[in-house]
Amino acid sequence: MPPTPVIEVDHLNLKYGDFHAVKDLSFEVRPGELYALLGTNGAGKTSTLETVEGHRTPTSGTVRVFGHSPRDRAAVRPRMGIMLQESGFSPDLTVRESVGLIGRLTRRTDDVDRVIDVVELTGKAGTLVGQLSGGEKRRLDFATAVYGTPELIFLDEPTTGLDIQSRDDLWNAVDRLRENGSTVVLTTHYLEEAQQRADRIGLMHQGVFRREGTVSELTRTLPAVIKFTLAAPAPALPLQATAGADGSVRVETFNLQKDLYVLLGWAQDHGLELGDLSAGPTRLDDVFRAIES
Ligand SMILES: Nc1ncnc2c1ncn2[C@@H]1O[C@H](COP(=O)(O)OP(=O)(O)OP(=O)(O)O)[C@@H](O)[C@H]1O
Repeated sequence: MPPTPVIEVDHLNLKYGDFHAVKDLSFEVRPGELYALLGTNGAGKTSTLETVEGHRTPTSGTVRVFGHSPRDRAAVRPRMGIMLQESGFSPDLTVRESVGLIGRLTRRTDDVDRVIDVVELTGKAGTLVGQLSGGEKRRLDFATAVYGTPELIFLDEPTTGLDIQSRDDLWNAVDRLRENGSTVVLTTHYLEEAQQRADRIGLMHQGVFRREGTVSELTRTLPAVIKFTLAAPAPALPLQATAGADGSVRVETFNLQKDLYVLLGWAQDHGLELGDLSAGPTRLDDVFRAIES
C-alpha cells in the first residue's frame, strides 16, 4: 500500500465573492517529498496554500493534513513550519527574541542558538529586527521552517531577495531537513530551483492545474530545440526544420541525441559550419511559457 499522503487536496474550490480563484483542484503530497506549486501570477497558489495551512476555509472540497482538517490547529500546527513571504516579526524584538517566539507560538522545542546558527544570523542575534537588511530578514523568516525540524515545511518564495551564497546556504539547510524526513512544499518564481530540487511539480494557471508530474514528465511533453545559422545556401537539410530568411534554422525534436548526430554528420559531409549552434533539452521555463500561450 502506498504511504498515507501528508497533504490531500480533493476538489478544492475557493471563491472571493463572485471570483472563482481556485477551481476543483486535487493533488497529494507524499511523505518526504519536495512538491513545488508553481504558476503564473494570480494562478491561485497562495490561496491554495493558505487553505492547506489552515488560514482559509474552502468554498467547497476537502483538505486534509496528516489526516486532519488543517483548521484543527492543535493536531496540525505543531507539525508544520510555515515560511511566509513576510513573517511579520516585530521590528522592536531582537533576532534571538524573535526566534524564541517561534518556539512559543508553534509549541515546538529546539535550541534557539542552533536555529540562529542554521539560518546564519549568529553575528546578528542581539540586533533588532527593524535593523536587519532585506536578506537577513528573509533568513530570519526561514527560522520558522527550521525551528524544531517540523515534519511538514512550507516555503513560500524562500530565496527571493537572497544573494547566491545565502541561497546555497538555505538549500543546504533544506537538504538537512529532508534528510531528517521533512516533507517540503515550495512555491517559487525561480524555475531553475524547482527544476533542480522538486520531486513533483503542480503547474497552476487561472485556478487549475495545467500540468502535474516530475520534471521529466513535464518537460517530455514538449520538443527539445536545436538552433543554428547557415552562412551560405546549403543542400537540403536532413531533418524537418524551420528556416528564417536571415539564415537561422530551428529544429524541434523529441529525439535530441539522434537528430543532433544526424545534423552534425550532414554538416561534416558537406563541409558546412553551423553557426551559433545551440541544442538543449526542454526546460521547465519552456513548459511554463507553453501553459500561458
Ligand atoms: N482576498 C481576496 N479577495 C479577492 N480576490 C483575491 C483575494 N486574494 C486573492 N484574490 C485573487 O485570487 C486570484 C489568486 O490569487 P493568489 O494570490 O492565490 O495567486 P498566486 O498564484 O499566489 O499569485 P502570485 O504568483 O501573483 O503571488 C488572483 O486573481 C487574486 O487577485
